[in-house]
Amino acid sequence: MQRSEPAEVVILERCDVVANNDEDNAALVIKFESGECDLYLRALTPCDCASWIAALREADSEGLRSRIQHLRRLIMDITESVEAHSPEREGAGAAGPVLVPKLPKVEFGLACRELGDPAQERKPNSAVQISIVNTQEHSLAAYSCTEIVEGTRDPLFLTGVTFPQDYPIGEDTRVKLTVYDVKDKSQETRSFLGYTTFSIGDLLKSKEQQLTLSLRTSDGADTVGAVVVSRLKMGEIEDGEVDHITADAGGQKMPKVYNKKREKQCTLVCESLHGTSNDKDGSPLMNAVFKNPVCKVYRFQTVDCKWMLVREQMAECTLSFNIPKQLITLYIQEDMQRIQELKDLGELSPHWDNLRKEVIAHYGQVISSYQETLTELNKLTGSSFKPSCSKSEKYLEFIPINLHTQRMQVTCPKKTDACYDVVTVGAPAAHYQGFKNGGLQRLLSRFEAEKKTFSTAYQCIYYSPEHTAKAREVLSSIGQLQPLISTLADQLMQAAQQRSPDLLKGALKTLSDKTEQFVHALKDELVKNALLALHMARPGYVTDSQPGVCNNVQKKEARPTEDGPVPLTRQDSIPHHSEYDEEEWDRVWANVAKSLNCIIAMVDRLQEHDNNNQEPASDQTLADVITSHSPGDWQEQIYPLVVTLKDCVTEVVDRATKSMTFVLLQEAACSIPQGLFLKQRRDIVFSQALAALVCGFVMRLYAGVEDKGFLQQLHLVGLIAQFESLLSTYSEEIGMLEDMEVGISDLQRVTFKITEAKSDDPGDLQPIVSGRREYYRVAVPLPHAVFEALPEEIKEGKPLQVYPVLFNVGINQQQTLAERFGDISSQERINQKNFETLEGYYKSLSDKIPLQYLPCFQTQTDLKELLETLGQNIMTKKRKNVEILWLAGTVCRRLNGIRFTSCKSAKDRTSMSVTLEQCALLRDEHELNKDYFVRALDCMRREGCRIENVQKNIKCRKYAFNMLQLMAFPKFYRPPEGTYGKVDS
Ligand SMILES: O=P(O)(O)O[C@H]1[C@H](O)[C@@H](O)[C@H](O)[C@H](O)[C@@H]1OP(=O)(O)O
Repeated sequence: MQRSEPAEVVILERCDVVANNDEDNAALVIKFESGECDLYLRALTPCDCASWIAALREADSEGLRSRIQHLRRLIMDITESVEAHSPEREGAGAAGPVLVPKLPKVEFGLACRELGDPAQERKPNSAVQISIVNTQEHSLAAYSCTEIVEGTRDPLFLTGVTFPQDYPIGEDTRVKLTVYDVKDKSQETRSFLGYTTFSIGDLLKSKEQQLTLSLRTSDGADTVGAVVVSRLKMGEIEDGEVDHITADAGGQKMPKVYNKKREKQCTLVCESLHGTSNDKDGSPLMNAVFKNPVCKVYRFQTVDCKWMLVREQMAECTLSFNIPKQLITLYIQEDMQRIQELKDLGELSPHWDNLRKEVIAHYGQVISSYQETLTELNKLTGSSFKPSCSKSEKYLEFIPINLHTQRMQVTCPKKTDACYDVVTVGAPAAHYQGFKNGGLQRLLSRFEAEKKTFSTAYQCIYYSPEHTAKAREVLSSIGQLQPLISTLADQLMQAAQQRSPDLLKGALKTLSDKTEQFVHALKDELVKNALLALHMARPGYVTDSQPGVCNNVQKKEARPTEDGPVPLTRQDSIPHHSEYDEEEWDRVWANVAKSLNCIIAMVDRLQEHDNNNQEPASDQTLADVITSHSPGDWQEQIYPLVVTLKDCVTEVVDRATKSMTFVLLQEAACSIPQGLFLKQRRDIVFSQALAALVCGFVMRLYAGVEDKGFLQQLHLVGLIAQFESLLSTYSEEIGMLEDMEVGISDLQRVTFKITEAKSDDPGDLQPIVSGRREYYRVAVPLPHAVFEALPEEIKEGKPLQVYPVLFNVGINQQQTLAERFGDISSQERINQKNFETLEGYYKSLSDKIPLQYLPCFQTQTDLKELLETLGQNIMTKKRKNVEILWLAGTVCRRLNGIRFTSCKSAKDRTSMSVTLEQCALLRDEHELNKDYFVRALDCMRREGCRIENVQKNIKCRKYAFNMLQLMAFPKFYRPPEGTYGKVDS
């Protein structure tokens, strides 16, 4: 018996028993295959069998009573076993058992009959408000609402009712249904028609899984029709059972189906196409990072008049805050290290020393501002998302706006379940800093141009962004490789101590490989040239020009060349050999090579000697052994050589660190203050983008951990992360787009790695970020059992690549202005550039993996063709060409990628896009009846997860659009009447 799981009794046909016990939370779960509700028996002590049985007796379930004798025996067995394995614990027995009936998933649909007064000619436009009655406090909590069905006394609502996994409902939960007549949708004038109540238990126990309840007037005196509540399982509409009623829905003439008789219930065994048991609601993995789910359910008709069930689930993600907090901590550490490196540069001439002080002071300010932010963030508890109205809050600037995951799960007759995920997030942008001068893309290129002038003024060498990136990369390589070489050298010594030729050979191989990598990373012209420049910045270095005084000739000569920055090359500026030995740098490298060669030679000799000792020696070799120095203790022989290698490596590291720090000092000095502000802006935008990416990656990974093809794709090629953006290329939103462009592109600096979690505790399943600005690694822990089943390459920690791509099409009235009077070149450039990346990804994927491994879709058009059409659409000058977004989204899904949708707040336009994408998937992949397309869209927009998203953000259930704005929107992006208006957002 294991002690980690709750005890469980599963009663199936053959009465299988699974019984485990957790000392802190002993429990029994009793499941009936017959479909009766599960019983979840929880006890603080595992030993009170009598109380358990008493509690079971009280349980109001017929099936349970008939099995009680059997249960008694099982529970006795379990209890004995539990007692035999469980140590006495303090307070045992004090709390006694708690019997909590665990309900099956409760989902129901609603329809009404004979609504209103038949004498009246006007047929009502009805909607049902669903509320939960708190019987103890005699209060009501509004829970959800159906869509409005117009012009009929017998409406059948497509929007049903469902409850999230942890929602506290039980059999005795009472539900109130209030039916309204909505006279004018735009004004939301509604009048009360009638109400009724029922308990969840009544519904579950009803033989037909359906209740027909009379609707009463407010005084309860009269009946004004009936409500039919039916449990939503998979449903097929039987032939001849369907009445077609034509009604005006959503402003369109639509054939509408009202099924007078009960739908035939046929429960399907649902397998998930993309999902696994690990990404189901309530699994430890999902619970670890996804919080506060909002769930909705709908039934829509397929082309052959069958019902499909569609579930929407939207959740917050703890990574919204967790990733930015980790990143800020890393930023602080990196900047602190940079300060230390600057201090370690040693003595500098007054000119350079002053610049260094300035740069250190600036880094100090940034560090303390980041520390303050971190302190504020650490104070926050509770919600896991930043609402749109907080987008300009200074202390929340690293947090992505309104980050949510959204999953649509589709259950169709005779088909496997399918899940479609998307992450919705506000465009990563620096709202607090504002967009007056544009966003990162513009600011950075403008700054690069200005930097050349600044560098002259500060007597610095101009280093291109590639060179400063190289400098950072060298520093980062030093940070990784020096400790690694040191550890490998120690391992070599251990192998020598054990006198193990195999170990020795293996250790030497890795040491040589890493040393070679070290040479490759650090032996660079940039380092060599910067060493000379540093020498010239030392006190006492004499040139024609005085430090701090601008020398025109120097400026002219100090231009960068193709091979890298050229330090001052004027004859007078070149130091004499007595002052600076240019060959010294080559000598330190030569020493590294020599010391490694000595080790290799020594290892060879030791092994040779060992071989000779084992084989009968020929005269020749015997003579050699006699004349050669006896190897004696291997470790003793190798030790001095290893010390020398480490010293030589340290010597190189010391010089390279100083040289690269000096490059960065020059860059920082001529960047103050603008460059450093830009660095902060980039930090902020990247933090938001990274949080979204990690959220999407985790969601995709959880869904794919059992999909061999996906896992192979993941480690062989990597994943596409496709960002759809609806920003306008006009006014402030251009700035947002310019920020977003850089933020998304910076995600190329990120790789993922899968690790084995210490335990299944949520705390141990949180992704961990490491690295520095030029390169971040995100470790995603998976529970032992899941990790074990992964391909070896992933288990070994192979870096997993992501390919971020961004496609933007502005859709609102601002975009109309941009198209007429402004400039849409940034959108065109972004789409073209990212299309090339997407194409490149497709090419390398098809080179490495047979494309039949990719998920199967109904839409037969092949990927190549889809890509070509996308390319053509990007080239074509067409206004608000949202087809670009649809095609890019489709290609991404077909490529197993991660989908993101963004606008400024991910609240209004994003909601329109996500719901449209969902309905298009239902149409293209699940044979949604075309007459239901607009109704489905309206249901999702009116009462689905996205209107809840609006509510969560601005505490109001209205999309922030007005009529005029909407006229500028592409047709399918307009929400239904009554769901939008002027709001305080
Ligand atoms: O979620 P968004 O589409 O970025 O919200 C916009 C909305 O589109 C626009 O009509 C409205 O005027 C507001 O600007 C919304 O942005 P908020 O950031 O204010 O929610």
